[in-house]
Amino acid sequence: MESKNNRSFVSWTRLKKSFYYASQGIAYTWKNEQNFRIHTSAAVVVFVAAQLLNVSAAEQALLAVSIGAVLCLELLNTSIEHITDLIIQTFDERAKIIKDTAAGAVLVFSATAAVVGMIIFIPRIVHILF
Ligand SMILES: Nc1ncnc2c1ncn2[C@@H]1O[C@H](COP(=O)(O)OP(=O)(O)OP(=O)(O)O)[C@@H](O)[C@H]1O
Repeated sequence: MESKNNRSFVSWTRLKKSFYYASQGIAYTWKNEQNFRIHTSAAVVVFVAAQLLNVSAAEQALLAVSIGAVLCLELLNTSIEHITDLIIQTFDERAKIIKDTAAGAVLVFSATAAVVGMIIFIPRIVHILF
């Protein structure tokens, strides 16, 4: 087997493999986690709304970072759920704490992203309506 020290600086085969494995993790989460599907769909709606409402490039960048962070947290939460189930197969208060706090992290950042979205979109919507 190739030693890690002998590897070239950039191996396209390894790079392709790492993209493939990462996309499998994303596809698994999409198939199995309703919240991930909801957040991804919300991201598409936000992106389209940003184009229609002439949201500035800087604000779109802020929205992209907020949405990207929520989706990353969803993926990490899925990973934590699986690690927990692998290690703890019985009902255990510690498993509950691990899963609930990981879910709490997703919730806190989702709320933060929603606030960012409201700050950006509400004035524009109000301007159109009144
Ligand atoms: N082994 C366990 N011991 C104690 N409580 C657990 C255990 N596994 C899950 N729980 C509790 O049940 C809740 C739901 O757990 P579950 O693994 O079904 O995750 P979930 O939030 O339903 O995930 P999903 O998003 O996949 O539906 C957890 O947040 C936790 O409070």
